[in-house]
Amino acid sequence: MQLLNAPSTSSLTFHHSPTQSIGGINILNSLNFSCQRHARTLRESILAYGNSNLSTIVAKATSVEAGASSVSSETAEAEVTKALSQIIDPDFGTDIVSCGFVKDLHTSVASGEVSFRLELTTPACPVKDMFEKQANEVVAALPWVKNVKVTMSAQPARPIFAEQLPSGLQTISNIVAVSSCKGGVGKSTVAVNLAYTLADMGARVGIFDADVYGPSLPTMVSPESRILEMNPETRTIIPTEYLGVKLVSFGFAGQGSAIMRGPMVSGVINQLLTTTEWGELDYLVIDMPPGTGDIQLTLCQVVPLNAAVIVTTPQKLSFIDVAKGVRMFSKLKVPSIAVVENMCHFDADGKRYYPFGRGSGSEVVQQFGIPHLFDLPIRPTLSASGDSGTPEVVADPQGEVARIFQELGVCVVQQCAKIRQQVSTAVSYDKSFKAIRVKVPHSDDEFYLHPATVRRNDRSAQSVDEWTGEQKLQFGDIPEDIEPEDIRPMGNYAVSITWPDGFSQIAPYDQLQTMERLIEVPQLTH
Ligand SMILES: Nc1ncnc2c1ncn2[C@@H]1O[C@H](COP(=O)(O)OP(=O)(O)OP(=O)(O)O)[C@@H](O)[C@H]1O
Repeated sequence: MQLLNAPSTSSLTFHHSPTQSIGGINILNSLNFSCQRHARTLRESILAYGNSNLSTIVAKATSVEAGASSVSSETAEAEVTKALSQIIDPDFGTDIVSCGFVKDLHTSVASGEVSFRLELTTPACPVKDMFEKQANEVVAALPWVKNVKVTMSAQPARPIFAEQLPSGLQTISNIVAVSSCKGGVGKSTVAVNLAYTLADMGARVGIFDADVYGPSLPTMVSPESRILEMNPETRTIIPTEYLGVKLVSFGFAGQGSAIMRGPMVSGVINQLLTTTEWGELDYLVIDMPPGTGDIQLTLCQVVPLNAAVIVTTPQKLSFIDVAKGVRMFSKLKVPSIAVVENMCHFDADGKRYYPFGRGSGSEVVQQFGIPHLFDLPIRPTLSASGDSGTPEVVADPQGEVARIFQELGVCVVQQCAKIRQQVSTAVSYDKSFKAIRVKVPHSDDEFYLHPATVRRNDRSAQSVDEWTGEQKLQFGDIPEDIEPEDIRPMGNYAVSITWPDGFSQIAPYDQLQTMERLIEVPQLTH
């Protein structure tokens, strides 16, 4: 067998193994390739394709002006597409044509008119103006083009996988948890200001205050209606709203503080969250209850969190708490994308003071490989605005605090887009290769598996006796040339594969990785 479509820079390994059974997983047979891509960094991508290429394109285009009249309408579209494919999305490291952003392309060589729409993943895309400008430039540089009309839009809000979700959550693109392991570190302050920053960036945003014992949202915002209403027909909850952000909190439920035990609290939170008519949201920010206990765990299991932002204070002891939080999210396959070190310093008499010490945030970033750290200073205004019902980023949009939240907002938008892209393209079927390609989200692990191996190693009750562990599905039950019909992501942890016999297999990434790992892979040397 030949290695088709192998990138020249990849180191490929190939193996066709006999039946093996190790560690509870039967590796019946496998075709396996490991492919370590030479990942292009964001900066390299921009340098390689972005700015430098724009000027090259412009130069080239002018030099071929003489040939403009010979352009046919078929080649016109191809030329526009080619020109647009020079623009790289810095978050995905791929061109905007491959990302599928270019829609409704119309060209007319006779009139020199070109129009198209760029449909981005989020209306809060921090580089949307750059895309619009570059798209105008590269297309206008084509010799036959006289007028370019670019319209910008965003994809409708939807989660990566919607089928299994409660209906209330089926129109939310990204759910971001803001979490801390201790109370009083500023988690609600961060959640609320982050939400209003995202809204200011153009996104449709909701906040869910999951702290039943001490809901902070009612103090931090001042909506006209402070009571959640219920739709009597659908028995769903209608969020209240303040400055365009939808809000749900137990504090708006009109029952005051509750005395409830753990499982009851989980039930109330889940009901409040999943039966709310959120409508289309680009981001739902969840202000998590502090800690890493059962309540947090069940919440994380019910809600398909895309990412977590961890809030901490600089004390050394906080490191241990944060580590707990990061581990909890990591176990649930929720990537922690940023750490906010709150109350890290204040300025007085021209000097900067660090009352709680320094360095615990950067230790978290280093130890857990979390890519971003944000320092939030102690500011009396931050506390005052929290109490006054107007978030600081709204009260002082040009201030230092708003600037820090803008950076955090950009980070959240970019990381969520990256995570969605990674998850939705994590597992695919390569027809020419007749192999399932696995690129595990949030890791460099990339490999190919033989479809029959994946199907034969299903661990569900249909294939393996739950009590005895006895293999019910036999090797010969699955044809060697079986091909998957459909592959869909299921949150951050698994994919659902539909086979021609109608069987729907849930394959967690861990399991796919185990299949790959348990096979001896001789290295192919080039
Ligand atoms: N950087 C800051 N500068 C000044 N005051 C702050 C800062 N961050 C938070 N505060 C204030 O500290 C108090 C606690 O903040 P917040 O309610 O956000 O914490 P929390 O972690 O959500 O607490 P809990 O878990 O109890 O809800 C609030 O009064 C808030 O206004």
